Amino acid sequence: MAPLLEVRGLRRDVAERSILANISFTLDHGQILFVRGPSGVGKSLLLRAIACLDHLQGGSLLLHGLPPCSVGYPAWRTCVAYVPQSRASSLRGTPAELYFQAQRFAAQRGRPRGDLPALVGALGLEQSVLNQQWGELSGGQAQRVGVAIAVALGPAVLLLDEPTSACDAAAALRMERMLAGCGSALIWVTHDPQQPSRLGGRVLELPLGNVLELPPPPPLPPALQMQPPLRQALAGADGDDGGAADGGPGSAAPGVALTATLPRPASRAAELLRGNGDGDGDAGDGYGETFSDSPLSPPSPSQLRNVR
Ligand SMILES: Nc1ncnc2c1ncn2[C@@H]1O[C@H](COP(=O)(O)OP(=O)(O)OP(=O)(O)O)[C@@H](O)[C@H]1O
Repeated sequence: MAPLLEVRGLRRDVAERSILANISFTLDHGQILFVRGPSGVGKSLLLRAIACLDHLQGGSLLLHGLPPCSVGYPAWRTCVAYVPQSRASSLRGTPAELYFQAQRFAAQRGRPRGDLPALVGALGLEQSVLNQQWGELSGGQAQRVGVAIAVALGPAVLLLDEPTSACDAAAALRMERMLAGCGSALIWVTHDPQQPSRLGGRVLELPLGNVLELPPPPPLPPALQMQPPLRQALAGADGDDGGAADGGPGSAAPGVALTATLPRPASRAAELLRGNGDGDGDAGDGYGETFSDSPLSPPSPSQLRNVR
């Protein structure tokens, strides 16, 4: 059976400079692959390439054995979601608005959702942050909310660019716990030398592209184990198409009023979860478009074909 994601011989050049060459690995459901390397080595470029936000200069990407052109670029980005380093300062509106905007993209429709307020709570934040302006949030708050939104949208693969860089130690541990249990396969750029050993999995070392297997992590202390509310928040997102499948405002947790006015779908807000671009369109070769979509449960090959 084809792996969930396969990267074969990936090459990225920028301005005629070779940054990444011959990067190969596979990733299956529930696995974590950390990406380490010195600053400027090409970690973000690698994530952007895997998200099909930039062209490759060589190599190939396969999701369930299918290349992006067969999956379709919006569907690819639904399943392989890029969470850049926080750029909340460039965002307008509120996290709730971003979340609802994301669900309006065609490839997102009809997808099961996680419980965003519960996920935000699991990351140690007041749920009211979802209705605050991005500009009013601290860097650490914005980073956690951005990751929670990405998880709630439920990609098969989450591409995380230093997701705890703005978090204090306690917040970073909460984030690690939540991400490790979220059900998505993770490709996780980190500069924290302890993070991989806390979570286990594998490490891709750049620039050489060697993949190292980590020893199993020690069990989490009980205080850090996933508590039932978070389990529920994620369970609401795995599996069938029922329940809160449309992910609309009514899918918010009881007692939490997520409010959003959505005057137009295209917004810089979508950049929090993606790189750049301006719409959910399906024109052209798919590069430069904005948003990713994602099911919380990994899509089957037939689901992938259906969203094309
Ligand atoms: N749009 C661009 N135009 C020109 N050069 C770029 C562009 N994007 C990235 N680069 C260059 O590519 C190299 C890799 O950048 P990248 O952002 O992937 O590094 P990184 O490993 O993620 O670094 P850091 O750990 O500091 O975040 C850097 O030398 C960077 O200057």
